[in-house]
Amino acid sequence: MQLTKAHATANDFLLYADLAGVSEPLADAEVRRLCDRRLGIGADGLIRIAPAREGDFFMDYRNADGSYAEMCGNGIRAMAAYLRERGLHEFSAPARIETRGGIVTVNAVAGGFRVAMGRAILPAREIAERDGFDVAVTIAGIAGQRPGLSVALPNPHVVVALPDAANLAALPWLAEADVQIDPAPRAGTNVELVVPGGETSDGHGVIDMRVIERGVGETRSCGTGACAAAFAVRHWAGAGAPAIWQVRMPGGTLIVEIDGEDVYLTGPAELVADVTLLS
Ligand SMILES: N[C@@H](CCC[C@H](N)C(=O)O)C(=O)O
Repeated sequence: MQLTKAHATANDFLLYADLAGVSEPLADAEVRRLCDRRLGIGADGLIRIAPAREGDFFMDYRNADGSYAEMCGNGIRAMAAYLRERGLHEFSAPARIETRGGIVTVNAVAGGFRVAMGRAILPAREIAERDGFDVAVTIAGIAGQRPGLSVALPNPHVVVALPDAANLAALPWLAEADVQIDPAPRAGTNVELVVPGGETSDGHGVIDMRVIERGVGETRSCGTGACAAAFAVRHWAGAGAPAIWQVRMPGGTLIVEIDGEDVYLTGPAELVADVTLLS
């Protein structure tokens, strides 16, 4: 089996093309083995590029634990880099990539790719509008519970604000089990810990963020998570809040643009190595 290792702001992936759509889905245990950093190659997720029913290609996304996810904002840019590098899509026109969460459009831009992510949804709209929060979150290393806001994009996220950047930096590297949500989301969730950090001189909002991904644990960056974080912080800030946000994570900075409920994500992606699996 041939795989390509790629990363997008240090969220790393294994990719392979199944353009005829004939390969059997990998067993969860096989995905776990490939993504294991000691027993396999190591990655936060695995992407099978398959034929689409609608659109140019289908993104079949698996988390490192083998679970399926709707889509991946960093992974889709890694997939775009793969498509361009392998001559599968020229990017003179945008790529329309089908995901389990709908069709996403990807354009090549200076320094990376810009992805039209679709609409962000606040699942508990009345509660979100009244209180700004709909869940209580317990995080290892932080006393008590903190309020969180659920955002679907389309995969599930809960965004939690922390008081300051020192607080964020002081936390240990977190596993999924280190974070509890009440009420617990039925299909699990990704969790973003954020510290809003004012505005740049050109009026962009700034957010510092760490993320604990569903099916993985803490990762160095999350594209859908950056979008959910910007959407939640803008929701909390109310009228007059910036439309463009710089979301700074341990793996790098992503740009999120918000136009009503439509969200756009821009950032880099690069291929790292081709790998031949021996067994
Ligand atoms: N890292 C991704 C998100 C991958 C899926 C996520 N763990 C889930 O289960 O929803 C991103 O960059 O968006």
